[in-house]
Amino acid sequence: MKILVADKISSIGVDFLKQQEGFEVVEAYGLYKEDYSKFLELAKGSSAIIVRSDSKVTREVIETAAPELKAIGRAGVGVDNIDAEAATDYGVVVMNTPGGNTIATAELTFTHMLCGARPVPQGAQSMREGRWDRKILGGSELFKKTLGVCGMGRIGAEVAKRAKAFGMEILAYDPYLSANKAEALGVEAVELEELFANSDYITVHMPLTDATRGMINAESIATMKDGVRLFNCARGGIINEEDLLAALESGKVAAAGLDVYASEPLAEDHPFRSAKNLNLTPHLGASTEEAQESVGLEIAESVTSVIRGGGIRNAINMPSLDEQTLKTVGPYLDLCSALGSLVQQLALEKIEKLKITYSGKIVDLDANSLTRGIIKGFLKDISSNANFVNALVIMERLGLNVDVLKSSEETDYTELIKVEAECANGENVSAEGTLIGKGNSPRVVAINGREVEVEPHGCMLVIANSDELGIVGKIGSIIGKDGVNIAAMSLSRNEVGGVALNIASLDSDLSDAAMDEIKSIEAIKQAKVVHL
Ligand SMILES: NC(=O)C1=CN([C@@H]2O[C@H](COP(=O)(O)OP(=O)(O)OC[C@H]3O[C@@H](n4cnc5c(N)ncnc54)[C@H](O)[C@@H]3O)[C@@H](O)[C@H]2O)C=CC1
Ligand SMILES: O=C(O)CCC(=O)C(=O)O
Repeated sequence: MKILVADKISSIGVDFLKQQEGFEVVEAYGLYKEDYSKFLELAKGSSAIIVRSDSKVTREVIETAAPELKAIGRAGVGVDNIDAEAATDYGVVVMNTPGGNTIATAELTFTHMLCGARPVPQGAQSMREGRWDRKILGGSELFKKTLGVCGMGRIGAEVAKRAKAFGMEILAYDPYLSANKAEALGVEAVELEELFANSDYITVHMPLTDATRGMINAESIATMKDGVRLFNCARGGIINEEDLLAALESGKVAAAGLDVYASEPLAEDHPFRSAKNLNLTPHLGASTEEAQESVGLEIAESVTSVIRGGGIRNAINMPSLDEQTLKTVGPYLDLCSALGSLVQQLALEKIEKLKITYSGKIVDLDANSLTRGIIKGFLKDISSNANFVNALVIMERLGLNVDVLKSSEETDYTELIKVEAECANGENVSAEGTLIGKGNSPRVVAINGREVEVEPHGCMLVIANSDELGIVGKIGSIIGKDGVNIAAMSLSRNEVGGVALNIASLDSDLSDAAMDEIKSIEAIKQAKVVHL
Protein backbone atom coordinates (compact mmCIF):
# COMPACT_ATOMS: atom_id res chain seq x y z
CA MET A 1 0.00 0.00 0.00
CA LYS A 2 1.40 3.32 -1.07
CA ILE A 3 1.45 6.18 1.45
CA LEU A 4 2.29 9.51 -0.14
CA VAL A 5 3.80 11.94 2.37
CA ALA A 6 3.45 15.16 0.38
CA ASP A 7 4.71 17.67 2.97
CA LYS A 8 7.52 17.28 5.45
CA ILE A 9 6.24 15.82 8.69
CA SER A 10 8.36 14.78 11.66
CA SER A 11 10.69 11.82 11.05
CA ILE A 12 8.99 10.03 13.97
CA GLY A 13 5.79 9.91 11.91
CA VAL A 14 7.56 8.85 8.72
CA ASP A 15 9.52 6.13 10.58
CA PHE A 16 6.29 4.84 12.10
CA LEU A 17 4.83 4.48 8.61
CA LYS A 18 7.97 2.81 7.28
CA GLN A 19 7.82 0.23 10.05
CA GLN A 20 4.33 -0.89 8.97
CA GLU A 21 4.31 -4.15 7.08
CA GLY A 22 3.06 -3.79 3.53
CA PHE A 23 3.50 0.00 3.42
CA GLU A 24 5.51 1.70 0.70
CA VAL A 25 6.22 5.21 1.95
CA VAL A 26 6.84 7.80 -0.77
CA GLU A 27 8.21 11.14 0.45
CA ALA A 28 7.51 13.89 -2.07
CA TYR A 29 8.20 17.11 -0.22
CA GLY A 30 7.61 20.22 -2.28
CA LEU A 31 6.69 18.24 -5.39
CA TYR A 32 3.12 19.56 -5.47
CA LYS A 33 4.43 23.05 -6.22
CA GLU A 34 7.58 22.10 -8.13
CA ASP A 35 6.22 19.49 -10.52
CA TYR A 36 2.47 19.04 -10.27
CA SER A 37 2.18 16.40 -13.00
CA LYS A 38 4.85 14.27 -11.33
CA PHE A 39 3.00 14.76 -8.04
CA LEU A 40 -0.21 13.49 -9.67
CA GLU A 41 1.69 10.53 -11.08
CA LEU A 42 2.86 9.65 -7.56
CA ALA A 43 -0.61 10.19 -6.12
CA LYS A 44 -2.02 7.56 -8.48
CA GLY A 45 -2.89 4.44 -6.50
CA SER A 46 -1.96 5.90 -3.10
CA SER A 47 -3.91 4.45 -0.18
CA ALA A 48 -3.24 7.57 1.87
CA ILE A 49 -1.93 11.07 1.34
CA ILE A 50 -0.43 13.00 4.25
CA VAL A 51 0.00 16.78 4.10
CA ARG A 52 0.71 19.83 6.23
CA SER A 53 -0.39 23.04 4.54
CA ASP A 54 1.86 23.35 1.49
CA SER A 55 0.37 20.67 -0.75
CA LYS A 56 -3.27 20.82 -1.76
CA VAL A 57 -5.42 17.73 -1.95
CA THR A 58 -7.83 18.87 -4.64
CA ARG A 59 -10.63 16.96 -6.35
CA GLU A 60 -8.20 16.22 -9.17
CA VAL A 61 -5.66 14.72 -6.77
CA ILE A 62 -8.37 12.64 -5.09
CA GLU A 63 -9.79 11.45 -8.43
CA THR A 64 -6.29 10.48 -9.52
CA ALA A 65 -5.58 8.47 -6.37
CA ALA A 66 -9.03 6.82 -6.31
CA PRO A 67 -10.21 4.14 -5.95
CA GLU A 68 -7.25 3.03 -3.81
CA LEU A 69 -7.28 6.23 -1.74
CA LYS A 70 -8.75 5.55 1.71
CA ALA A 71 -7.44 8.36 3.89
CA ILE A 72 -6.12 11.90 3.75
CA GLY A 73 -4.20 12.97 6.82
CA ARG A 74 -3.50 16.57 7.78
CA ALA A 75 -0.64 16.92 10.26
CA GLY A 76 -2.21 20.03 11.81
CA VAL A 77 -5.59 21.65 12.39
CA GLY A 78 -6.76 23.67 9.36
CA VAL A 79 -7.98 21.53 6.48
CA ASP A 80 -8.53 24.37 4.02
CA ASN A 81 -6.00 22.76 1.66
CA ILE A 82 -8.09 19.59 1.38
CA ASP A 83 -11.25 19.27 -0.71
CA ALA A 84 -13.26 17.47 1.96
CA GLU A 85 -16.37 17.38 -0.22
CA ALA A 86 -14.52 15.58 -3.00
CA ALA A 87 -12.99 13.23 -0.42
CA THR A 88 -16.46 12.41 0.91
CA ASP A 89 -17.75 11.80 -2.62
CA TYR A 90 -14.98 9.28 -3.12
CA GLY A 91 -15.48 7.72 0.31
CA VAL A 92 -12.13 8.93 1.60
CA VAL A 93 -11.74 9.76 5.31
CA VAL A 94 -10.14 13.14 6.01
CA MET A 95 -8.45 13.42 9.40
CA ASN A 96 -6.52 16.11 11.21
CA THR A 97 -4.65 16.36 14.49
CA PRO A 98 -6.40 18.94 16.63
CA GLY A 99 -4.56 19.71 19.83
CA GLY A 100 -1.06 18.67 18.81
CA ASN A 101 -0.01 22.18 17.84
CA THR A 102 -2.21 24.18 20.22
CA ILE A 103 0.53 25.19 22.67
CA ALA A 104 3.01 25.98 19.90
CA THR A 105 0.53 28.32 18.23
CA ALA A 106 -0.61 29.90 21.50
CA GLU A 107 3.03 30.58 22.39
CA LEU A 108 3.74 32.12 18.97
CA THR A 109 0.65 34.31 19.36
CA PHE A 110 1.93 35.43 22.72
CA THR A 111 5.34 36.13 21.21
CA HIS A 112 3.61 38.34 18.64
CA MET A 113 1.66 40.09 21.39
CA LEU A 114 4.83 40.75 23.35
CA CYS A 115 6.59 41.98 20.21
CA GLY A 116 3.58 44.20 19.55
CA ALA A 117 3.97 45.68 23.04
CA ARG A 118 7.76 45.95 22.96
CA PRO A 119 9.59 46.46 19.64
CA VAL A 120 11.96 43.52 20.16
CA PRO A 121 12.30 42.63 16.43
CA GLN A 122 13.01 46.28 15.60
CA GLY A 123 15.54 46.48 18.46
CA ALA A 124 17.29 43.31 17.31
CA GLN A 125 17.40 44.58 13.73
CA SER A 126 18.81 47.95 14.81
CA MET A 127 21.56 46.22 16.82
CA ARG A 128 22.51 44.08 13.79
CA GLU A 129 22.73 47.24 11.80
CA GLY A 130 25.15 48.81 14.33
CA ARG A 131 22.71 51.28 15.89
CA TRP A 132 21.76 51.99 19.53
CA ASP A 133 18.11 53.10 19.18
CA ARG A 134 17.21 53.31 22.89
CA LYS A 135 15.29 56.52 22.53
CA ILE A 136 12.95 55.49 19.75
CA LEU A 137 12.21 51.90 20.75
CA GLY A 138 10.02 52.36 23.80
CA GLY A 139 6.97 50.13 24.35
CA SER A 140 4.03 49.50 26.63
CA GLU A 141 2.98 46.78 29.09
CA LEU A 142 0.46 43.97 28.78
CA PHE A 143 -0.32 44.29 32.50
CA LYS A 144 -3.82 45.68 33.15
CA LYS A 145 -4.59 45.89 29.45
CA THR A 146 -7.70 44.30 27.93
CA LEU A 147 -7.23 41.45 25.48
CA GLY A 148 -10.06 40.59 23.10
CA VAL A 149 -9.95 36.95 21.96
CA CYS A 150 -12.10 36.10 18.96
CA GLY A 151 -12.54 32.32 18.81
CA MET A 152 -12.19 30.76 22.25
CA GLY A 153 -11.33 27.25 21.09
CA ARG A 154 -8.18 25.31 21.93
CA ILE A 155 -5.66 27.99 20.95
CA GLY A 156 -7.79 30.95 22.03
CA ALA A 157 -8.17 29.38 25.49
CA GLU A 158 -4.42 28.80 25.86
CA VAL A 159 -3.72 32.39 24.83
CA ALA A 160 -6.28 33.57 27.40
CA LYS A 161 -4.62 31.52 30.18
CA ARG A 162 -1.25 33.08 29.41
CA ALA A 163 -2.74 36.57 29.20
CA LYS A 164 -4.28 36.15 32.64
CA ALA A 165 -0.85 35.29 34.03
CA PHE A 166 0.33 38.62 32.59
CA GLY A 167 -2.44 40.43 34.45
CA MET A 168 -4.64 41.15 31.46
CA GLU A 169 -8.45 41.36 31.46
CA ILE A 170 -9.97 39.10 28.83
CA LEU A 171 -13.03 39.61 26.66
CA ALA A 172 -14.07 36.67 24.52
CA TYR A 173 -16.23 36.51 21.45
CA ASP A 174 -17.22 33.03 20.30
CA PRO A 175 -20.80 32.17 19.35
CA TYR A 176 -20.19 28.59 20.50
CA LEU A 177 -18.63 29.43 23.88
CA SER A 178 -20.70 28.13 26.79
CA ALA A 179 -21.16 30.23 29.92
CA ASN A 180 -19.57 27.42 31.96
CA LYS A 181 -16.43 27.38 29.84
CA ALA A 182 -16.17 31.17 29.92
CA GLU A 183 -16.43 31.06 33.70
CA ALA A 184 -13.89 28.26 34.01
CA LEU A 185 -11.45 30.23 31.86
CA GLY A 186 -12.08 33.41 33.81
CA VAL A 187 -13.00 35.37 30.69
CA GLU A 188 -15.96 37.64 30.01
CA ALA A 189 -18.03 36.50 27.06
CA VAL A 190 -19.22 39.53 25.07
CA GLU A 191 -20.64 40.43 21.68
CA LEU A 192 -18.17 41.26 18.95
CA GLU A 193 -18.95 44.99 18.95
CA GLU A 194 -18.22 45.18 22.69
CA LEU A 195 -14.95 43.33 22.24
CA PHE A 196 -13.88 45.64 19.43
CA ALA A 197 -14.78 48.77 21.38
CA ASN A 198 -13.05 47.82 24.65
CA SER A 199 -9.91 45.85 23.77
CA ASP A 200 -6.33 47.13 23.74
CA TYR A 201 -5.13 43.93 22.08
CA ILE A 202 -7.22 41.76 19.76
CA THR A 203 -6.23 38.28 18.63
CA VAL A 204 -8.20 35.94 16.35
CA HIS A 205 -8.30 32.15 16.71
CA MET A 206 -11.04 30.80 14.52
CA PRO A 207 -11.20 29.07 11.16
CA LEU A 208 -11.60 31.11 7.98
CA THR A 209 -15.28 30.83 7.09
CA ASP A 210 -17.84 33.05 5.40
CA ALA A 211 -18.59 34.46 8.85
CA THR A 212 -14.97 35.19 9.80
CA ARG A 213 -13.55 36.33 6.44
CA GLY A 214 -12.75 40.03 6.73
CA MET A 215 -14.26 40.18 10.23
CA ILE A 216 -11.62 42.77 11.02
CA ASN A 217 -11.83 45.42 8.32
CA ALA A 218 -11.83 49.22 7.91
CA GLU A 219 -15.34 49.47 9.32
CA SER A 220 -14.70 47.37 12.43
CA ILE A 221 -11.25 48.89 12.99
CA ALA A 222 -12.95 52.32 13.10
CA THR A 223 -14.95 51.12 16.13
CA MET A 224 -11.81 50.05 18.03
CA LYS A 225 -9.71 52.05 20.50
CA ASP A 226 -7.06 54.31 19.02
CA GLY A 227 -3.73 52.52 19.23
CA VAL A 228 -5.29 49.05 19.30
CA ARG A 229 -2.90 46.12 18.58
CA LEU A 230 -4.05 43.30 16.27
CA PHE A 231 -2.80 39.72 15.90
CA ASN A 232 -3.62 36.86 13.55
CA CYS A 233 -2.00 33.45 13.99
CA ALA A 234 -5.12 31.62 12.73
CA ARG A 235 -5.90 32.05 9.05
CA GLY A 236 -5.07 34.75 6.53
CA GLY A 237 -8.12 36.71 5.42
CA ILE A 238 -9.76 37.07 8.83
CA ILE A 239 -8.15 40.50 8.98
CA ASN A 240 -8.57 42.42 5.74
CA GLU A 241 -4.98 43.03 4.61
CA GLU A 242 -5.45 46.34 2.78
CA ASP A 243 -7.48 47.77 5.65
CA LEU A 244 -4.83 46.70 8.16
CA LEU A 245 -2.12 48.39 6.12
CA ALA A 246 -4.11 51.63 6.02
CA ALA A 247 -4.80 51.50 9.77
CA LEU A 248 -1.11 50.89 10.56
CA GLU A 249 -0.20 53.77 8.30
CA SER A 250 -2.66 56.12 10.01
CA GLY A 251 -1.60 54.97 13.49
CA LYS A 252 -5.14 53.84 14.38
CA VAL A 253 -3.56 50.41 14.85
CA ALA A 254 -0.40 50.88 16.90
CA ALA A 255 1.12 47.51 16.09
CA ALA A 256 0.19 44.19 14.56
CA GLY A 257 1.58 40.69 14.30
CA LEU A 258 0.73 38.19 11.58
CA ASP A 259 1.69 34.56 11.01
CA VAL A 260 -0.81 33.84 8.24
CA TYR A 261 -1.79 35.57 5.00
CA ALA A 262 -4.59 35.61 2.47
CA SER A 263 -2.15 34.17 -0.04
CA GLU A 264 0.81 32.07 1.05
CA PRO A 265 3.74 32.25 0.65
CA LEU A 266 3.55 36.02 1.01
CA ALA A 267 4.62 37.74 -2.23
CA GLU A 268 8.19 39.02 -2.15
CA ASP A 269 7.03 42.55 -2.91
CA HIS A 270 3.97 42.51 -0.62
CA PRO A 271 3.51 45.93 1.05
CA PHE A 272 3.34 44.15 4.45
CA ARG A 273 7.08 43.59 4.19
CA SER A 274 7.79 47.29 4.52
CA ALA A 275 4.88 48.33 6.78
CA LYS A 276 5.85 49.96 10.06
CA ASN A 277 5.01 48.39 13.41
CA LEU A 278 4.08 45.15 11.73
CA ASN A 279 5.80 41.89 12.73
CA LEU A 280 5.56 39.05 10.28
CA THR A 281 6.35 35.36 10.60
CA PRO A 282 6.07 32.86 7.74
CA HIS A 283 3.25 30.62 9.08
CA LEU A 284 5.34 29.30 11.95
CA GLY A 285 2.55 28.69 14.49
CA ALA A 286 2.95 24.93 14.53
CA SER A 287 6.67 24.88 13.82
CA THR A 288 8.09 23.64 17.08
CA GLU A 289 9.87 20.35 17.54
CA GLU A 290 7.30 19.25 20.08
CA ALA A 291 4.26 20.12 18.00
CA GLN A 292 5.66 18.53 14.86
CA GLU A 293 6.57 15.31 16.65
CA SER A 294 3.12 15.21 18.16
CA VAL A 295 1.13 15.87 14.96
CA GLY A 296 3.48 13.83 12.75
CA LEU A 297 3.18 10.69 14.84
CA GLU A 298 -0.52 11.19 15.48
CA ILE A 299 -1.40 11.49 11.80
CA ALA A 300 0.79 8.52 10.89
CA GLU A 301 -1.05 6.42 13.49
CA SER A 302 -4.49 7.66 12.44
CA VAL A 303 -3.90 6.98 8.76
CA THR A 304 -2.49 3.52 9.50
CA SER A 305 -5.52 2.66 11.60
CA VAL A 306 -7.99 3.68 8.87
CA ILE A 307 -6.14 1.78 6.16
CA ARG A 308 -6.07 -1.32 8.33
CA GLY A 309 -9.83 -1.02 9.02
CA GLY A 310 -9.33 0.06 12.63
CA GLY A 311 -10.62 3.05 14.59
CA ILE A 312 -11.14 6.43 12.93
CA ARG A 313 -10.10 9.42 15.01
CA ASN A 314 -10.46 13.11 14.34
CA ALA A 315 -12.24 12.57 11.07
CA ILE A 316 -13.71 15.78 9.70
CA ASN A 317 -16.04 14.24 7.11
CA MET A 318 -17.61 11.52 9.24
CA PRO A 319 -18.09 10.79 12.94
CA SER A 320 -14.93 9.44 14.49
CA LEU A 321 -15.01 5.82 15.53
CA ASP A 322 -12.65 5.01 18.37
CA GLU A 323 -11.30 1.47 18.91
CA GLN A 324 -13.68 0.88 21.82
CA THR A 325 -16.77 1.97 19.83
CA LEU A 326 -15.58 -0.05 16.87
CA LYS A 327 -15.25 -3.08 19.13
CA THR A 328 -18.79 -2.59 20.46
CA VAL A 329 -20.53 -1.86 17.17
CA GLY A 330 -18.33 -4.20 15.10
CA PRO A 331 -20.44 -7.35 15.59
CA TYR A 332 -23.57 -5.49 14.43
CA LEU A 333 -22.10 -4.08 11.25
CA ASP A 334 -22.50 -7.25 9.11
CA LEU A 335 -26.10 -7.55 10.29
CA CYS A 336 -26.76 -3.87 9.52
CA SER A 337 -25.28 -4.14 6.07
CA ALA A 338 -27.30 -7.31 5.36
CA LEU A 339 -30.60 -5.74 6.49
CA GLY A 340 -30.00 -2.67 4.33
CA SER A 341 -29.15 -4.76 1.31
CA LEU A 342 -32.08 -7.12 1.89
CA VAL A 343 -34.76 -4.43 1.79
CA GLN A 344 -33.17 -2.83 -1.24
CA GLN A 345 -33.16 -6.13 -3.13
CA LEU A 346 -36.63 -7.18 -2.05
CA ALA A 347 -38.35 -3.93 -3.01
CA LEU A 348 -40.14 -4.27 -6.32
CA GLU A 349 -40.98 -0.58 -6.57
CA LYS A 350 -38.88 2.57 -6.34
CA ILE A 351 -37.93 3.20 -2.72
CA GLU A 352 -38.70 6.69 -1.46
CA LYS A 353 -37.65 6.56 2.16
CA LEU A 354 -35.86 4.40 4.69
CA LYS A 355 -36.95 4.06 8.28
CA ILE A 356 -34.58 2.49 10.75
CA THR A 357 -35.70 1.49 14.23
CA TYR A 358 -33.37 0.40 17.00
CA SER A 359 -34.96 -1.36 19.97
CA GLY A 360 -33.68 -2.94 23.17
CA LYS A 361 -30.13 -2.64 24.50
CA ILE A 362 -28.80 -1.58 21.11
CA VAL A 363 -30.28 1.91 21.65
CA ASP A 364 -27.29 2.68 23.86
CA LEU A 365 -24.83 2.07 21.04
CA ASP A 366 -23.46 4.54 18.52
CA ALA A 367 -26.49 4.70 16.19
CA ASN A 368 -24.62 6.80 13.66
CA SER A 369 -22.18 4.00 12.85
CA LEU A 370 -24.95 1.39 12.72
CA THR A 371 -27.02 3.60 10.41
CA ARG A 372 -24.05 4.14 8.13
CA GLY A 373 -23.59 0.35 8.08
CA ILE A 374 -27.24 -0.16 7.05
CA ILE A 375 -27.03 2.46 4.33
CA LYS A 376 -23.75 1.10 3.05
CA GLY A 377 -25.51 -2.25 2.62
CA PHE A 378 -28.56 -0.57 1.07
CA LEU A 379 -26.33 1.13 -1.51
CA LYS A 380 -24.28 -2.00 -2.29
CA ASP A 381 -26.02 -2.61 -5.62
CA ILE A 382 -26.78 1.04 -6.33
CA SER A 383 -23.44 2.78 -6.00
CA SER A 384 -20.13 1.07 -6.70
CA ASN A 385 -18.11 3.08 -4.20
CA ALA A 386 -20.48 3.47 -1.27
CA ASN A 387 -18.76 3.17 2.08
CA PHE A 388 -19.00 4.42 5.65
CA VAL A 389 -17.77 7.88 4.71
CA ASN A 390 -20.00 8.72 1.78
CA ALA A 391 -23.10 6.61 2.58
CA LEU A 392 -25.21 9.50 3.91
CA VAL A 393 -24.10 11.90 1.18
CA ILE A 394 -25.06 9.41 -1.53
CA MET A 395 -28.50 8.93 0.04
CA GLU A 396 -28.97 12.70 0.12
CA ARG A 397 -27.96 12.95 -3.51
CA LEU A 398 -30.46 10.22 -4.38
CA GLY A 399 -33.12 12.23 -2.55
CA LEU A 400 -33.74 9.36 -0.15
CA ASN A 401 -34.66 10.35 3.38
CA VAL A 402 -33.50 8.23 6.26
CA ASP A 403 -35.50 8.36 9.49
CA VAL A 404 -33.81 6.89 12.53
CA LEU A 405 -35.81 5.97 15.60
CA LYS A 406 -34.77 4.60 18.95
CA SER A 407 -37.73 2.72 20.36
CA SER A 408 -38.44 1.78 23.96
CA GLU A 409 -41.17 -0.66 22.91
CA GLU A 410 -40.59 -4.22 24.05
CA THR A 411 -39.81 -6.83 21.42
CA ASP A 412 -39.19 -10.60 21.59
CA TYR A 413 -35.47 -9.90 21.40
CA THR A 414 -33.04 -8.18 23.75
CA GLU A 415 -32.08 -6.04 20.80
CA LEU A 416 -33.61 -5.57 17.39
CA ILE A 417 -32.83 -3.57 14.27
CA LYS A 418 -35.66 -2.99 11.83
CA VAL A 419 -35.10 -1.51 8.38
CA GLU A 420 -38.20 -0.47 6.46
CA ALA A 421 -38.29 0.85 2.94
CA GLU A 422 -41.29 2.93 1.90
CA CYS A 423 -41.95 2.39 -1.78
CA ALA A 424 -43.54 4.69 -4.35
CA ASN A 425 -46.67 2.50 -4.57
CA GLY A 426 -47.20 2.90 -0.82
CA GLU A 427 -46.04 -0.63 -0.04
CA ASN A 428 -43.41 -1.23 2.62
CA VAL A 429 -40.63 -3.78 2.58
CA SER A 430 -38.98 -4.54 5.88
CA ALA A 431 -36.29 -6.72 7.40
CA GLU A 432 -35.53 -7.16 11.08
CA GLY A 433 -32.48 -8.68 12.65
CA THR A 434 -30.60 -9.37 15.84
CA LEU A 435 -27.46 -11.08 17.10
CA ILE A 436 -27.78 -14.50 18.69
CA GLY A 437 -25.68 -16.78 20.86
CA LYS A 438 -22.26 -16.34 22.39
CA GLY A 439 -20.70 -15.82 18.98
CA ASN A 440 -22.97 -12.84 18.27
CA SER A 441 -24.19 -14.45 15.06
CA PRO A 442 -26.33 -12.18 12.88
CA ARG A 443 -29.84 -13.43 12.20
CA VAL A 444 -32.66 -12.03 10.12
CA VAL A 445 -35.69 -12.68 12.31
CA ALA A 446 -38.47 -11.14 10.25
CA ILE A 447 -39.14 -10.14 6.67
CA ASN A 448 -42.13 -7.99 5.87
CA GLY A 449 -43.29 -8.54 9.43
CA ARG A 450 -43.30 -12.32 9.01
CA GLU A 451 -41.11 -14.28 11.47
CA VAL A 452 -38.18 -16.16 9.92
CA GLU A 453 -34.76 -17.27 11.09
CA VAL A 454 -32.08 -16.88 8.49
CA GLU A 455 -28.32 -16.42 8.59
CA PRO A 456 -27.87 -13.45 6.27
CA HIS A 457 -25.11 -14.32 3.85
CA GLY A 458 -24.59 -15.65 0.37
CA CYS A 459 -27.48 -16.51 -1.88
CA MET A 460 -31.04 -16.55 -0.55
CA LEU A 461 -34.22 -17.44 -2.41
CA VAL A 462 -37.11 -15.47 -0.93
CA ILE A 463 -40.55 -16.73 -1.91
CA ALA A 464 -44.01 -15.52 -0.98
CA ASN A 465 -46.75 -17.94 -1.87
CA SER A 466 -50.29 -18.85 -0.92
CA ASP A 467 -50.13 -21.50 1.76
CA GLU A 468 -50.95 -24.67 -0.17
CA LEU A 469 -49.99 -28.29 0.19
CA GLY A 470 -46.84 -29.48 -1.63
CA ILE A 471 -45.35 -26.08 -2.57
CA VAL A 472 -42.15 -26.61 -0.60
CA GLY A 473 -41.66 -29.98 -2.28
CA LYS A 474 -42.15 -28.48 -5.74
CA ILE A 475 -39.67 -25.68 -5.06
CA GLY A 476 -37.16 -28.13 -3.55
CA SER A 477 -37.24 -30.40 -6.53
CA ILE A 478 -36.72 -27.51 -9.02
CA ILE A 479 -33.73 -26.31 -6.99
CA GLY A 480 -32.33 -29.86 -6.77
CA LYS A 481 -32.83 -30.39 -10.51
CA ASP A 482 -30.80 -27.21 -11.05
CA GLY A 483 -27.90 -28.77 -9.14
CA VAL A 484 -28.10 -26.30 -6.28
CA ASN A 485 -27.85 -27.40 -2.65
CA ILE A 486 -30.23 -25.92 -0.07
CA ALA A 487 -28.19 -25.12 3.06
CA ALA A 488 -31.15 -24.08 5.21
CA MET A 489 -34.82 -23.27 4.88
CA SER A 490 -37.09 -21.10 6.96
CA LEU A 491 -40.86 -21.28 6.58
CA SER A 492 -43.51 -19.06 8.01
CA ARG A 493 -47.12 -18.14 7.32
CA ASN A 494 -49.57 -15.65 8.74
CA GLU A 495 -52.41 -18.21 8.99
CA VAL A 496 -53.34 -21.61 7.65
CA GLY A 497 -54.17 -21.14 4.00
CA GLY A 498 -52.90 -17.54 4.12
CA VAL A 499 -49.65 -16.19 2.72
CA ALA A 500 -46.48 -18.16 3.41
CA LEU A 501 -42.91 -16.93 3.29
CA ASN A 502 -40.17 -19.41 2.38
CA ILE A 503 -36.53 -18.54 2.54
CA ALA A 504 -33.99 -20.98 1.18
CA SER A 505 -30.32 -20.34 1.79
CA LEU A 506 -28.56 -21.70 -1.27
CA ASP A 507 -24.97 -22.83 -1.73
CA SER A 508 -24.92 -21.31 -5.21
CA ASP A 509 -27.05 -19.20 -7.55
CA LEU A 510 -30.08 -20.56 -9.42
CA SER A 511 -30.25 -20.56 -13.18
CA ASP A 512 -32.75 -18.28 -14.93
CA ALA A 513 -34.62 -21.36 -16.17
CA ALA A 514 -35.06 -22.64 -12.60
CA MET A 515 -36.25 -19.22 -11.46
CA ASP A 516 -38.76 -19.08 -14.33
CA GLU A 517 -40.03 -22.52 -13.40
CA ILE A 518 -40.47 -21.52 -9.76
CA LYS A 519 -42.28 -18.32 -10.75
CA SER A 520 -44.59 -20.31 -13.02
CA ILE A 521 -46.03 -22.26 -10.06
CA GLU A 522 -49.49 -20.81 -9.64
CA ALA A 523 -49.32 -20.39 -5.86
CA ILE A 524 -46.10 -18.32 -6.05
CA LYS A 525 -46.77 -14.60 -5.62
CA GLN A 526 -43.17 -13.44 -5.57
CA ALA A 527 -39.80 -15.13 -5.94
CA LYS A 528 -36.49 -13.40 -5.78
CA VAL A 529 -32.89 -14.43 -5.22
CA VAL A 530 -31.00 -11.94 -3.11
CA HIS A 531 -27.24 -11.86 -2.67
CA LEU A 532 -25.83 -10.75 0.67
N1 LIG B 1 -0.56 29.53 12.52
C1 LIG B 1 -0.54 28.23 12.55
O1 LIG B 1 0.44 27.60 12.22
C2 LIG B 1 -1.72 27.50 13.09
C3 LIG B 1 -2.98 27.98 12.87
N2 LIG B 1 -4.06 27.29 13.36
C4 LIG B 1 -5.37 27.85 13.10
O2 LIG B 1 -5.85 28.44 14.31
C5 LIG B 1 -7.27 28.44 14.31
C6 LIG B 1 -7.79 27.95 15.65
O3 LIG B 1 -7.35 26.64 15.89
P1 LIG B 1 -7.90 25.83 17.16
O4 LIG B 1 -7.98 26.71 18.33
O5 LIG B 1 -7.12 24.58 17.23
O6 LIG B 1 -9.36 25.51 16.66
P2 LIG B 1 -10.68 25.26 17.54
O7 LIG B 1 -11.61 24.58 16.63
O8 LIG B 1 -10.33 24.63 18.83
O9 LIG B 1 -11.21 26.73 17.83
C7 LIG B 1 -11.85 27.53 16.89
C8 LIG B 1 -12.87 28.34 17.65
O10 LIG B 1 -13.41 29.30 16.75
C9 LIG B 1 -14.77 29.47 17.11
N3 LIG B 1 -15.50 30.08 16.01
C10 LIG B 1 -15.98 29.48 14.90
N4 LIG B 1 -16.63 30.40 14.15
C11 LIG B 1 -16.53 31.59 14.81
C12 LIG B 1 -17.00 32.88 14.54
N5 LIG B 1 -17.69 33.15 13.45
N6 LIG B 1 -16.71 33.86 15.42
C13 LIG B 1 -15.99 33.59 16.54
N7 LIG B 1 -15.55 32.36 16.86
C14 LIG B 1 -15.81 31.38 16.00
C15 LIG B 1 -15.23 28.06 17.44
O11 LIG B 1 -16.38 28.05 18.23
C16 LIG B 1 -14.03 27.52 18.19
O12 LIG B 1 -14.18 27.71 19.58
C17 LIG B 1 -7.67 27.56 13.12
O13 LIG B 1 -8.00 28.39 12.04
C18 LIG B 1 -6.41 26.81 12.78
O14 LIG B 1 -6.37 26.43 11.43
C19 LIG B 1 -3.92 26.19 14.11
C20 LIG B 1 -2.68 25.67 14.37
C21 LIG B 1 -1.49 26.25 13.82
O1 LIG C 1 1.50 22.54 9.30
C1 LIG C 1 1.66 23.71 9.63
O2 LIG C 1 2.74 24.17 9.96
C2 LIG C 1 0.47 24.64 9.61
C3 LIG C 1 -0.32 24.50 10.86
C4 LIG C 1 -1.64 25.11 10.71
O3 LIG C 1 -1.82 26.14 10.15
C5 LIG C 1 -2.79 24.38 11.26
O4 LIG C 1 -2.58 23.35 11.92
O5 LIG C 1 -3.91 24.83 11.02
